[in-house]
Amino acid sequence: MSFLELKDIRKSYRMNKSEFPVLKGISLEFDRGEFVSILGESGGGKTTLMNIIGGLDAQYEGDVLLNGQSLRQASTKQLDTYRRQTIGFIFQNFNLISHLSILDNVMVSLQMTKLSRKEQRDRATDLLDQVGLKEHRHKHPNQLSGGQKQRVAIARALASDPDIIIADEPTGALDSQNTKEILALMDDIAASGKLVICVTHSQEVADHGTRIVHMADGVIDHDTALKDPFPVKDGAEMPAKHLGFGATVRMALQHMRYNLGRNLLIIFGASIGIFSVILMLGLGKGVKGYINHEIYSQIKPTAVQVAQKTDSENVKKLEIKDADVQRLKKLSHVKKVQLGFFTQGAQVQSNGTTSTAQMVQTVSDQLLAKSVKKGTRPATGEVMLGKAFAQKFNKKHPYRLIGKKVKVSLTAMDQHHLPVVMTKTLKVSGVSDGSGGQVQTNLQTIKNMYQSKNLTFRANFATVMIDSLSNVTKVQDKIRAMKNSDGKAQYQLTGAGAIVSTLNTYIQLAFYVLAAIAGISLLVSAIMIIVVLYISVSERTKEIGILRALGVRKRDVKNLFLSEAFFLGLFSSILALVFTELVALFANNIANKYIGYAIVSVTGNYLVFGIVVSVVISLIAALAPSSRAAKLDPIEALAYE
Ligand SMILES: Nc1ncnc2c1ncn2[C@@H]1O[C@H](COP(=O)(O)OP(=O)(O)OP(=O)(O)O)[C@@H](O)[C@H]1O
Repeated sequence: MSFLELKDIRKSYRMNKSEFPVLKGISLEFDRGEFVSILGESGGGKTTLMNIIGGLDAQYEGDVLLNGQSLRQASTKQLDTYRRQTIGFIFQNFNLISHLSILDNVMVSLQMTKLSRKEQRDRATDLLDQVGLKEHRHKHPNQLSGGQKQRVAIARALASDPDIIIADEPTGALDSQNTKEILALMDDIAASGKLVICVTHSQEVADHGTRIVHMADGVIDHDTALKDPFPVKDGAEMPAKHLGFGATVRMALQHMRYNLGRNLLIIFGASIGIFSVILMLGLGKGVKGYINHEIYSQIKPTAVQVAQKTDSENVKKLEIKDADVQRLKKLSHVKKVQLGFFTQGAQVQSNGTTSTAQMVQTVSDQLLAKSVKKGTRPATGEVMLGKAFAQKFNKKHPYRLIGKKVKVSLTAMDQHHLPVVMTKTLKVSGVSDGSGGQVQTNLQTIKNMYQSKNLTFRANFATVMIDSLSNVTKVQDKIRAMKNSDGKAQYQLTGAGAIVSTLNTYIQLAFYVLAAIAGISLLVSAIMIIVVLYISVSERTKEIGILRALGVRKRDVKNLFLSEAFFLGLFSSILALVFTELVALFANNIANKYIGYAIVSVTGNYLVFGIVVSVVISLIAALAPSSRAAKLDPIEALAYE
């Protein structure tokens, strides 16, 4: 049984619906230790036959038997393994990968063996030493002469210790001196017990081998033995594996480094999209925080003012009764409920000056201690004036009013709906910043004023104190959801605190919209990555062909492009994070100076979000180009110029 047997191989190419037969029944037997030259006219089908033997072409009739085993039914994966393990290719135009060093070109084949990384490097260095190029191993292919390139290709073909070396016009691009050197190397290969099949036009090359096969018109017309084959040496096979994930990632990084300038530009472009999205999110959070900070510096955030939800001005309908207080108290997280009263228009008279305050309100626990600028909160029989209002009585020294008596007049309606003026002399207990209204008293003082005119006092709001800030929204939502007997909302929230959550929703919404608009630049980044990867696939078509010829699987080719996209996404997002942090630092410095608050609040979550979005978008963008790369036909890819 021969080592390699071709049985009646037939192959036609289909052009414009007509078939052109190229191989018309080729039957040959080869053994190890042979150096077979295939001669024939140009266009006679020699390369076509080599592609079939080399497992690059599975579209033929007949059969190829290796050690008696048919390749006919081999799957794509099995053919990949066959090329990896059994075949070493040497091409006329060398087909080295330009962005890899000489050593790494040889390593591509070795990375598909089970040797350790160190063994791989040692073997690659040894092979380069054998072909006289050890000193040049760190150079790139474009820094070598043609003869040197072909020697690298030979070292690469031998790397995985294959049994068959297929050389397609290996000396076609070389001068006579280099031709001699390459032939000597190929002689050595055959002498080491491998089968060398060499397609050539040169009689000099053909005469060098052990056998000449001549093709004409799609068949073999001469098969001449020149010498005895070299003796076969038995050696252990080098176990093969597919290109590991680590090797794929390394190759992707090597390619990115080779095209550093272009990749840096892409990374910069893509980072702008991520940067704008993270910045908008951070700015949204910062602005929201700032507004809340401003509101809560005026009022206690855990106190919520509740009033009856009605359009009516009827004091009875507006009244907050004991039953309401009990109802509100029952809500979980509610610590305390205080009745309150407010009314519009109060006349305050001091030393002959009368001024009208727009609003009078009772103090509650909602009042922050720091709101009392000077003096104390009003006790019964006392009043506290807002600073601006107090200045109406003493422009320069508003605090001098403290301790003085003022006359306060309020208007109420009696049961006949007639206005009744209630007047009481109250002592000024303190001056506030005005956040609780221009005039503040306590509940008992107001009650006393009503009693003095025999009028019924009705509280018209309640202050609900909540146990912690984190429960405020929860309680607010529950209060809003409470229904009256008609099934309508019973209460409404009033005061500054009531608008906080609505305001927050609007701010949040506004910045989500801004972030979404910024997201358009993300889309542009994604399109840019798609275009760049498509260009990259076109540019690297030949490289893909070479890798496939070396036995790299479709999936590995796909992973190669996906890895590049992954790194583009990762590096873009890292750059974006650096930009964001710098801009945040700058903006917050200025904001701290003017408003005493860091306006850009970039949290760890946003940073992680930025990285994930960037990587995911890049990977999605890479899906189509990388599948296209994986699907390229290796023969067409190799022929790509
Ligand atoms: N993909 C293809 N589609 C159509 N025809 C093809 C294709 N590849 C090769 N051919 C044709 O098949 C014939 C054999 O081509 P092949 O490359 O095998 O010849 P060759 O003997 O290696 O030629 P040369 O010595 O010039 O390299 C040629 O006529 C060529 O035009």
